[in-house]
Amino acid sequence: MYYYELIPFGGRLYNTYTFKSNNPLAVGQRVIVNLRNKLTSALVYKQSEEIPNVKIKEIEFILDEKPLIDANHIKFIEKTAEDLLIPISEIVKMMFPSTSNDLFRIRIVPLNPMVGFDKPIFLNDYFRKFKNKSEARKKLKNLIDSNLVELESYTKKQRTNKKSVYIGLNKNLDGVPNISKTADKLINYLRINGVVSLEEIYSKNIIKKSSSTIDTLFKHKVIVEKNLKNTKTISNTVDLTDEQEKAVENIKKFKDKPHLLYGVTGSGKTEVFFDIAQPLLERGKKVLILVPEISLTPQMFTRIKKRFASYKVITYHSNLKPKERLNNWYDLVNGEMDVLIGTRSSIWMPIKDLEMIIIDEQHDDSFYQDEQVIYDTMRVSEIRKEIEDLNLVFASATPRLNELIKAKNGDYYLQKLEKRYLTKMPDVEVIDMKKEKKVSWLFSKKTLVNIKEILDQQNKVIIFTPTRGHSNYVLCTDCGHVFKCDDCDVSLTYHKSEEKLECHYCGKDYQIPQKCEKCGGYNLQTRGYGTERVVNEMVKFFPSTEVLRVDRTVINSFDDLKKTFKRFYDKGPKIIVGTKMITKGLDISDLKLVVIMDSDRYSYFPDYRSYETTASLIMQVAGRAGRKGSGKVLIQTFNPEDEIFHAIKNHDYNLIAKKEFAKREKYGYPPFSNLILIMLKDKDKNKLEQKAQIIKNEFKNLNININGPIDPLIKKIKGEYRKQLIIKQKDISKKDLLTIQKKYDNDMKLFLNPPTTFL
Ligand SMILES: Nc1ncnc2c1ncn2[C@@H]1O[C@H](COP(=O)(O)OP(=O)(O)OP(=O)(O)O)[C@@H](O)[C@H]1O
Ligand SMILES: [Zn+2]
Repeated sequence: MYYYELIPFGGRLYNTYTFKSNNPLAVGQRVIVNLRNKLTSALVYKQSEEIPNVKIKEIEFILDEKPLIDANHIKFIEKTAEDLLIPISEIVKMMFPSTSNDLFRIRIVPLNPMVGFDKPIFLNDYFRKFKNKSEARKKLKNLIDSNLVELESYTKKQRTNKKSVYIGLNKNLDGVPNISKTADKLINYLRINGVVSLEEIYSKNIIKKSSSTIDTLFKHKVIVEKNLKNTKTISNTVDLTDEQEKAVENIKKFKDKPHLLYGVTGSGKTEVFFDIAQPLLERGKKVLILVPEISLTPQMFTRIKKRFASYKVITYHSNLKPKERLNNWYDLVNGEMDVLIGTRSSIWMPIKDLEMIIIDEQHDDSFYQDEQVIYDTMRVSEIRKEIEDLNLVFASATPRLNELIKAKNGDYYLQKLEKRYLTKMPDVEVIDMKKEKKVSWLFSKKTLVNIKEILDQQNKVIIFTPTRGHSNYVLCTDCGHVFKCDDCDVSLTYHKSEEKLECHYCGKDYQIPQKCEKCGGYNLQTRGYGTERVVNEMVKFFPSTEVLRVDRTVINSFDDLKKTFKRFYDKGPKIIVGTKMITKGLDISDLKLVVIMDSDRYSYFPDYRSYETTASLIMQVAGRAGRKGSGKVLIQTFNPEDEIFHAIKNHDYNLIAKKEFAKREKYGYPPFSNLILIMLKDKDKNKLEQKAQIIKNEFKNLNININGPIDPLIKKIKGEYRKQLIIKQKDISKKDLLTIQKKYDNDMKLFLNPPTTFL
């Protein structure tokens, strides 16, 4: 007998489980075990050093003939579990495709007519036939042991049968008569993408599988089969500017630390990625590119394909169909791809021969996962870099201060791009809404005149409007003053039912002010409006112009977003009104004006990073303007004197960083101290309070300085009350945190340095 430590897939388990097997197994193989009377898949983690003195169950079935991951991946599981306080079972779950699929896809293949069935059947169907599951298992085990049946992983079978056929254009179409519309579509696709697999053509719906077009085109030798190995080509290379060249050289040369590629919007960061990736890809190594949102994957895909036409680029995100996801997973684990583009969860993918990770738009909050399993992608990538000796690049025009400080301290290399390619940065004008003549209470006259001018020139306008948040702030419309906490430098939140203002950082309460504490005026208002209102006004002012709206209310799916984005790129005058969803990645050549509404709402959001995120957000939206030729940005605000606008006008993110660093250091926030937020929930208000006290005491007993419990911004969600505990401490023992987290795993959620306390 052989004894192994296994990690089950999922179930928030912090420990391994010992099982035995008749046959020797290899670390990294997947097996199926009976855990708490349920068939569960699990990963062979290591051979048991000592055999515990209890009854040990036998492994039921072996899923993989050979392990699919290696020793580095095992180390990665250990390190991330320890560093990010994640249950190991959740880590393996993120690394492998859905296990319910695996169970579902296992088939029992009869090898002998005695068995009673003559065609393969799925494991689940077999079990369904029995009332007594453990008897069913015993019987199946006997059948396997006596070689009457064997198990087969259906997915594996599918894959080995699948031989990818790649096609490309053979010649131009002179002399080939009567090209159908579908053929035309395919030919165009091949023109742009070079050599492509048939699967890609079917999965992208370029042509239906049932169509005879491909056969016809083969017959006329318009398309030919290409051998991928011999046809790797690179096209559309660009001549890098000096600063781009320097960044490329440095990143290629130094691999011992991560690089922060800090380049203004439109400075060609993507071109830099391609030049660093090229030599790796030519050596058969793999590159992982992370983007903050699914909506950015198609754009990145198209750009990479333009340059590396014959390389295999795959994507991995939650919007893929289960089958496509599974196929892509097998491709990456077997090294049958070159570039993987994915959202944050791709950081867990056990890619074979991975040599570089690029995290694009790294400032984006979506890189911090705050539900189910909580992790910061940047931290995970650092751990991965160490273990696998990878080249790691973080890129942004407005880097997160957490990483910027490391670049300044020399923990990372800093690569700067300070100029846009061929054009200059857009002109930024700050509009003082206190003084400026208004057309409605939303718009200044100047804003409308500018919009009209751009539309008359047949160009496009983006009107960025913050999300309809839950936060209200109190504003003096005489002087623009916003009420803030004495101790925390964050704005106070208006609580209507309790008739008070509250600071969500220290929990301090304030009375509702009758007048402005700064100018003495009585015109205090709570503020807030959303995209819908802006759209209505625009339609009123410009009845003949197309107005598009982008926010969570109107965009419900990836397809909606793709369709809307596509309309942005159609030539002609348009007004696009949207929330944060429109701030990323757009590269529209006739977009000449960006209007930023209600910019004060973000800056006074009661959050420790609100200054940083506001600056970053505005600079990113502003960066969409005038990427080809000239562009303009108008910012409407009641606080034009705020230093933030001075920095934005000069495209000077460093100024923001400098000011923020000083503040964070003073108040003890990341990156100068750890911020740990513990969220508790309960339907019963009193129980919640008790729970909070018990957990608070646990931390206190370990000499951890803990504050709270305080009410989070949203006190009740889905019928459950919420409370927060907050720890701000420079050095903190992960071991201590883990002890408490394990003990109260069902009761609390622990966020390590979250990008926001608005959780
Ligand atoms: N050296 C170059 N030669 C030719 N074109 C270039 C060069 N550098 C950049 N460009 C072009 O300039 C535009 C902006 O570049 P890119 O999209 O790579 O910038 P970015 O820094 O990634 O932008 P953002 O951060 O705003 O998304 C692109 O159309 C790109 O192809
Ligand atoms: Zn406070």
